[in-house]
Amino acid sequence: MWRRFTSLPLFFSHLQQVRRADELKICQAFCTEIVKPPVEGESNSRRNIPFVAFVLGGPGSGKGTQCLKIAETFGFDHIGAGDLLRKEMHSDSENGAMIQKLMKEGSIAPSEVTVKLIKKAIESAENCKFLIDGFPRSEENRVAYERIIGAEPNFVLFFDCPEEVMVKRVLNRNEGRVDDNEHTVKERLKVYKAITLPVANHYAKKGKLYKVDGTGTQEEIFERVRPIFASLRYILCSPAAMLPSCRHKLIPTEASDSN
Ligand SMILES: Nc1ncnc2c1ncn2[C@@H]1O[C@H](COP(=O)(O)OP(=O)(O)O)[C@@H](O)[C@H]1O
Ligand SMILES: O=c1ccn([C@@H]2O[C@H](COP(=O)(O)OP(=O)(O)O)[C@@H](O)[C@H]2O)c(=O)[nH]1
Ligand SMILES: [Mg+2]
Repeated sequence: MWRRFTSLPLFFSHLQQVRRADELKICQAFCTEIVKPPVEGESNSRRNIPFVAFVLGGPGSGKGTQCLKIAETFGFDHIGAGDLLRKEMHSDSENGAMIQKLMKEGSIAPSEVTVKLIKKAIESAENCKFLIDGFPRSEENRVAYERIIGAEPNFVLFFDCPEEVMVKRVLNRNEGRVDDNEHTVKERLKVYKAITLPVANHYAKKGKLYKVDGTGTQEEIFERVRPIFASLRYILCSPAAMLPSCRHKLIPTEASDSN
């Protein structure tokens, strides 16, 4: 290979071409899939939608911890589905009591409630790129998201962690959560295995799942996550990428979902 290049500048220009080709491949792989067909007369700008990575894994697998690091390093907005529900629970909302009961049981909140909170968070953000942490937790959640938001996620990050490690972390979390106790964590693990894992498998079949070993120190795990997001930087920084002026440009939904 060295013999093909008579000078260093030529060699580096070849390297640049290779990198450009990789960039394009990544770009294609990560293009947002539009679920709804374009509406006649709808302008292109209205079809611009945000770049979304779902972050999945069992309770205590480290989703929230790693999302903070990704958000800080790569400029994503971190939307914690559980955080949104906890905020709603502590507000005067009519859903507060219902959310508290479901969380305590380790069950999943109604999809419409969670997706509307996520939609509101996306629409009120300045950013175009989001980590949606701890969602979707069920096939029903996934379908509701795709229907209401009108798009699939760009990819899904999945933290793979043994049960005993997750339980230990949850029981040491000490954030005063109603669900961080031995009884609820057992229920949450049952729900996770029966209802959430099939969602991860759905995305694995579509080639959208990035599985990361969730054991070790926070720093060790982040070093496994970093290359995934580093490989996106061409897309996310490129003016030619699929994110031009995507602010608040979610595809309009049916009237019943518009609030
Ligand atoms: N790699 C790690 N090693 C030890 N403790 C961790 C690690 N990552 C996170 N934690 C701690 O474990 C608990 C659960 O982590 P968290 O990020 O909240 O997980 P999740 O959002 O998946 O439930 C938190 O108290 C957090 O500080
Ligand atoms: O999309 C979601 C996300 C969370 N939850 C509820 O909120 C709890 C806590 O979720 P969170 O993501 O904060 O927990 P983690 O997995 O991070 O420990 C879950 O057990 C569910 O009861 C839900 O119903 N739908
Ligand atoms: Mg969390």
